[in-house]
Amino acid sequence: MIEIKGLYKSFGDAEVLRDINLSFKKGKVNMIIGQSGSGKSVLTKCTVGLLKPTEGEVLYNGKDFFKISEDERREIRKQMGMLFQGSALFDSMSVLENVLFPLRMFSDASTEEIMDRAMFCLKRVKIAEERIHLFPSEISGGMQKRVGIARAIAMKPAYLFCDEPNSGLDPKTSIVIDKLIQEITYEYDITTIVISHDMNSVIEIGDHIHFLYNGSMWWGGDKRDILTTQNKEVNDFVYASSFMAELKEKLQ
Ligand SMILES: Nc1ncnc2c1ncn2[C@@H]1O[C@H](COP(=O)(O)OP(=O)(O)OP(=O)(O)O)[C@@H](O)[C@H]1O
Repeated sequence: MIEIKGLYKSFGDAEVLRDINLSFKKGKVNMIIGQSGSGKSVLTKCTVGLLKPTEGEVLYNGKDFFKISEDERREIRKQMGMLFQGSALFDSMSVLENVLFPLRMFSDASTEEIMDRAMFCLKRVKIAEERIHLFPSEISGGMQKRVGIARAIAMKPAYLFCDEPNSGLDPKTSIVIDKLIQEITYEYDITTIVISHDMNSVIEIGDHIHFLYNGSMWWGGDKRDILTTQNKEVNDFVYASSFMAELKEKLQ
């Protein structure tokens, strides 16, 4: 579990996060949603230690990431898997080499064990063996995301951070990728954190949803609560599209 306590972040005079208190639960898909500029990325960067909060604590199993030793921090970092927006695969490496990369960098296992792990991860995300020698430019956007997920879980992470995992994908492929993230979260008991704008994703896979508004933790709940909450700002976000607004009218 990750807990954020009394977190503030300012850049110069601009306070972009204020008094954030929340927890990201183990074995659940924890979502951070909110309008553009609400502070989702800054909060995530503070959570993974890329940015130091101005005030407050980021606790990994009770230990403040910013107060522990560099060795302890390295151990926590090793347990973080990242799925970046746009997949961020290495173009010059094959699918297999992309998944082998973190294992070769950070694992002490033998060459054979590393290969077995990479093959297991690729199989888990349903990449056929005949595709593993292709390069990212030779596979579809959906497959690139699958490879990104395989790479993110290669080191058996306890924490999985996903930044807009289905940006650029068609609605059907988006659901497949969302479901894959959810299955992996439950199967391996990972604390998964997903940043998203996509209401379909929120409703499909959001176990715990944290809504940020102008740098504050405005609302929290699950995927059922978010459709029925009376919170104005959450409502404006959820029902922003004409499709969702129409659906709401039909349901009333
Ligand atoms: N390094 C920085 N220096 C100064 N201001 C920053 C920096 N990084 C982010 N900000 C500001 O912090 C605020 C929150 O930005 P952030 O990127 O977290 O928003 P977001 O919710 O992730 O937006 P989006 O959905 O568009 O990615 C914005 O006003 C942004 O300009």
